[in-house]
Amino acid sequence: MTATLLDGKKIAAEIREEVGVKVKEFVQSGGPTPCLTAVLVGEDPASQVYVRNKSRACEKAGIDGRTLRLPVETTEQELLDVVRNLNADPAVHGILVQLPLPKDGNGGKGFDERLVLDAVDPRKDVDAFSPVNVGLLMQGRPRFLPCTPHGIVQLLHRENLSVAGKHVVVVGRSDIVGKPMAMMLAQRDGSCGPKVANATVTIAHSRTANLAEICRSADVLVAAVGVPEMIGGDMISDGAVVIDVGINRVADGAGGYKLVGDVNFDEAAKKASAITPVPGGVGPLTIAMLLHNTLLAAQAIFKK
Ligand SMILES: Nc1nc2c(c(=O)[nH]1)N[C@@H](CN(C=O)c1ccc(C(=O)N[C@@H](CCC(=O)O)C(=O)O)cc1)CN2
Repeated sequence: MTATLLDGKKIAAEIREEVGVKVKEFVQSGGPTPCLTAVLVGEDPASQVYVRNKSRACEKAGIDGRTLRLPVETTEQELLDVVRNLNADPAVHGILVQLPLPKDGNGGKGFDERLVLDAVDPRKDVDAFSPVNVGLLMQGRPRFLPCTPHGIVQLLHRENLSVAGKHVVVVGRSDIVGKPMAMMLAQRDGSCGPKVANATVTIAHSRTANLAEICRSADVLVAAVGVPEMIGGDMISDGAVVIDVGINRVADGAGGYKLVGDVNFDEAAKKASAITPVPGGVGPLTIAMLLHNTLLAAQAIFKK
């Protein structure tokens, strides 16, 4: 079997376009220009790229995308103060703290990431990382959907790939992707995205016994484990849909780096019926759904 390529970049462009139209309508109807502020601590090269891309995407969609760049020396207390000031700023509708926070930050002690994320006002938490928003999602009445899993739901929906009654295996149990992804696909009624629901979901991870066997039982395999090319062709059944969330920088053998996913693409593409590439798959959808959430945040705050 030769897999169909699921073009996340193209679908992300469509969604960004749609958000741009809705932003325009919102502003024309008297709403404020939605404003997203990203907080970036330190100089991690990948995070700098992502934050820049977020800001550019905002600009194109008519959203005011701001970035607060803080030096690695910033203390935890200073970072918390920055977040609380953004919470209190009525011009800011969405706040995100770019992850990972630097391990050598906060005077070399590192940050308590949980404490910092919990400080974001849930009404402005466009990443949907706060315990309030995670709880609402668990109960099937989300305020915001987390960006990467929501991007995957949109991709499946727009490619007419139903998960209802199918066995989805999510490899990875992170708070950002694995856990919310599993919850969203298992929802009864599609409350966590457009009609992409009612899957039978298994969460697997790097310590799962018989991982290969479990993966082979998947109709839809979502790889979000953060290990370059860990999922080989022998772990994929014929005709499965493969969604690769991994974005790993590995040496390209010429002194630079290249991006690879958590799935060995060449092997998997011979078995799967459809597969996302890396780059150009799930990554761009994350940013598209962030714009969507920023508009939702502005609309909700404006209504009050
Ligand atoms: N606060 C957050 N931090 C992080 C998140 C997040 O959703 N919120 N996710 C990732 C990073 N991320 C967004 O922040 C992100 C990663 C990758 C892409 C993307 O478009 N990737 C491209 C390749 C880009 C490149 O050249 O590196 C692709 O896959 O095609 C967008 C967003 C961790 N931190």
